[in-house]
Amino acid sequence: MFRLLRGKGPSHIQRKAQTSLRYRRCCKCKQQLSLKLKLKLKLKMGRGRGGKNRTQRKHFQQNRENVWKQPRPESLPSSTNLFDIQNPDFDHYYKEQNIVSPEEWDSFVQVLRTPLPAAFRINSRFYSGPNSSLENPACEVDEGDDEDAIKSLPWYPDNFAWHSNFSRMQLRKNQALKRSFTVVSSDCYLAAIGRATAAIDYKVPPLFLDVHSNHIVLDMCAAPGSKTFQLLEILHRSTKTGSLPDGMVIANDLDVQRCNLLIHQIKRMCTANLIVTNHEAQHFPRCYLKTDCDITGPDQHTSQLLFDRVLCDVPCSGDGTLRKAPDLWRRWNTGTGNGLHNLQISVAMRGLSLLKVGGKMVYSTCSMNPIENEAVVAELLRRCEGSVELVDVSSELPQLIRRPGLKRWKVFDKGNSLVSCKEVPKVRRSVVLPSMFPNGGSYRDIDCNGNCDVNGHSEDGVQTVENPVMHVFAEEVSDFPLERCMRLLPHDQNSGAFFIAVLQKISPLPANLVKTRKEVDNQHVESVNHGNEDVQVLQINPSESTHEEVCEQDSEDNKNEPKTADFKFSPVIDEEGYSKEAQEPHNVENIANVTPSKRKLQIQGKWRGIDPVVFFKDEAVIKSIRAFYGIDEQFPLDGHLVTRNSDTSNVKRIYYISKSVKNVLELNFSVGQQLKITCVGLKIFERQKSREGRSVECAFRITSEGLPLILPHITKQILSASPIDFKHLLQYKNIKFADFVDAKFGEKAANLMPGCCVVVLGEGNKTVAESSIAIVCWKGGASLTVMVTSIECQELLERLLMRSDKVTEKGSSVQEEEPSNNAEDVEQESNGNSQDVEAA
Ligand SMILES: C[S@@+](CC[C@H](N)C(=O)[O-])C[C@H]1O[C@@H](n2cnc3c(N)ncnc32)[C@H](O)[C@@H]1O
Repeated sequence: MFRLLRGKGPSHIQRKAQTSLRYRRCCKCKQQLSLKLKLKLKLKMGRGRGGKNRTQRKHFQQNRENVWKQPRPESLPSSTNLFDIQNPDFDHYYKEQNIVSPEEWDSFVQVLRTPLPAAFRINSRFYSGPNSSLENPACEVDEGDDEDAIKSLPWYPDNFAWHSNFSRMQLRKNQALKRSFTVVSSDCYLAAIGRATAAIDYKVPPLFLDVHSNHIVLDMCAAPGSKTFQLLEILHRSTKTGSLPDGMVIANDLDVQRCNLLIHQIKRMCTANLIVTNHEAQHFPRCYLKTDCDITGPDQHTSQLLFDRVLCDVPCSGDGTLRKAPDLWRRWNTGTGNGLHNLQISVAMRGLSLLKVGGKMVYSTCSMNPIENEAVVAELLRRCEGSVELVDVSSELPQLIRRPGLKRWKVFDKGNSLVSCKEVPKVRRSVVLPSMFPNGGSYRDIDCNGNCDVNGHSEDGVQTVENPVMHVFAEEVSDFPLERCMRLLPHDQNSGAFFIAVLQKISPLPANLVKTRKEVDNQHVESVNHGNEDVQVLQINPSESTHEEVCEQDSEDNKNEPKTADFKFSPVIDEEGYSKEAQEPHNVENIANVTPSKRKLQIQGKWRGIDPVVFFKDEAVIKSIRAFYGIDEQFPLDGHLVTRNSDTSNVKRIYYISKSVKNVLELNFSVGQQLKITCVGLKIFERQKSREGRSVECAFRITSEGLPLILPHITKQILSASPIDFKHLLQYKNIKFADFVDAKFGEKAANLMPGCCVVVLGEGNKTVAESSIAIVCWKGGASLTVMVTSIECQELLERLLMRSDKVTEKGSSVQEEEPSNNAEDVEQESNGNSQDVEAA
């Protein structure tokens, strides 16, 4: 019976679920997962992480492996048996494009069919140790493993990126390797290290952007945020503990869910220099103060939002990630790249128009396809008519092996290869664009003899002449210096594939490319009329937005914060897999009609479903915070605090923003809140009540995220604990004053004002201000309670154990006793989200 079933192949349901799974995994560039498929998948795969669902998933996977297992070609590694890892169309296409020489082809595809080795990068913001100490961790690998098993990447600055010869799967399975990775990690603190990832080459584009700490940077298609993280790291690199860089990053992405992911990832960065927005990048608002566009005026940098640097990491077909996502082999076709070409140009053109003169933009994709790469860059240069230059960066990162961009390529459409736009039948002109060809062109210019194109095709694409004189067109070669573009190929340094071009704006763009605000607004209206979902037209007039409405749906400050994101917002996915704003019931206009309820809806901001950004100006509260924690005057609070709640008497969370972010927010208010801001600043204070109802002098506690920033500036409510007491606090979470090993510490704790306080790890001669490890606590009537989640306590304990020579109770296990949860006094309102805490 069993054999019979297997012989029949996967059941109908299994097949559908498998397809959906593969489909879902590959929609990195926001592609077409239909809502129906997603729902079906959920039903079949179960939800959440519960044991039952996991078991179901395991059985499902086992089934799938049985069903899909095929005889493996000998040359292929064992881990690649799940998916077909070849595609004749792919081979034909890239052989024709000559992306590698014919002699190299075999080694190129062979490497492309192997899993990508694991790699990781160290977060320099939180690692202050000497980079040299990270050298040669490979000596830890035993069992005769290759001594180069784990090594630093020679091209990555400061030894901060590491690469192994093993896939993530192999790492997980091989104990020796796993141990080695852990040793590397422990050297520089777990928190400082990114998860082992499969692709360090994705980290290359920001390295060519030449970002300085005072730069205003736009990351146009930013989610899930790995490059935003890197950009912020560069900005913060040379700033001192407790201070902020002058620059900032605006990280934008169209996809709300992916924006949430980005926000979650970037929490680790503890930055006040970030705004996350949610726009179509090709329509990113200009935030221009004047009615007419005069971008050459002297006040151009203060009256409008222009950027020193733009990262344009566009949505792409992603065939450079085949090693990481082998399921792409099956789905690969020429139409995907062709279909994205126009969007990629639009996004990049918008980036160039938002760039300051003199500024730089990096255009990048994880695709090998020239239609998404060189063709886009050539079209940008064509449209900009000399105002933008392709920068030669061949002398930068010399150890990074790269190849020059292509100067010639073909366009494939429906199996035909075309070398010039003159060959394109009229019926295909809406999909095969002149800009895809090396020399561009225009269909208007090339039409010949009325309705016929040069091949004798009539408008419907049918050949009208029995034996037309076929024109033979020479392969076009681009005149632009496209060799300055960079192609990273997998077999050059055992990586994925990537494309990067660095552009510099050397003068204002030609006038015909600069749209006035009116034109941009009209364009939005048009795009909506054509079914395009540019959300900007959905905005509510500020005048409409100040109504108080009644609804169950509440603001950020009125409900529990989810673990993964700071802002509340229910996205929906449309049939094409594009997320939209949920329009019901979040939408203010619908709200009143939908759910009259007793709960008060806060005053909505300009954007539907998005909490407003409001400067927090309550002087009494600000004063009480400053006085309670003894915050020095060098740490400005006025104008640097924002909330997401216009009901200022009911604010629960306060976010800290840098001066650069403050300037942008002020401009944004002046221009009628054109930016749709999903997240801004660093959560620094949170309202906290005593569980016993005891009154405390300051209603706001310091958050764990905000602690690294404010730590050097607080002079009150701060204590230094011995390593053993610090460790006990993390272990037991709540300790009575009399129970501390160091009785003096217990006394000092008892003398603190009731409410929030900070405990730093006493390290030898270091003063409190110099300490780098600290946690937020709560001083109650008789004890001190840690305000950090269990997981984070555990992580911090592990870090301390790694420094075991400094912790006196060496060898005692973290697990020795379940941390008690007997917090006597503190009422946890927040989810305790924290980074506790190594101040940069
Ligand atoms: C290649 S990924 C970006 C990866 C990201 N830069 C990183 O390093 O983590 C492309 C992103 O573009 C987003 N996207 C797709 N179309 C967009 C558009 N029209 N405007 C803005 N973002 C878009 C997708 O949601 C996706 O997150």
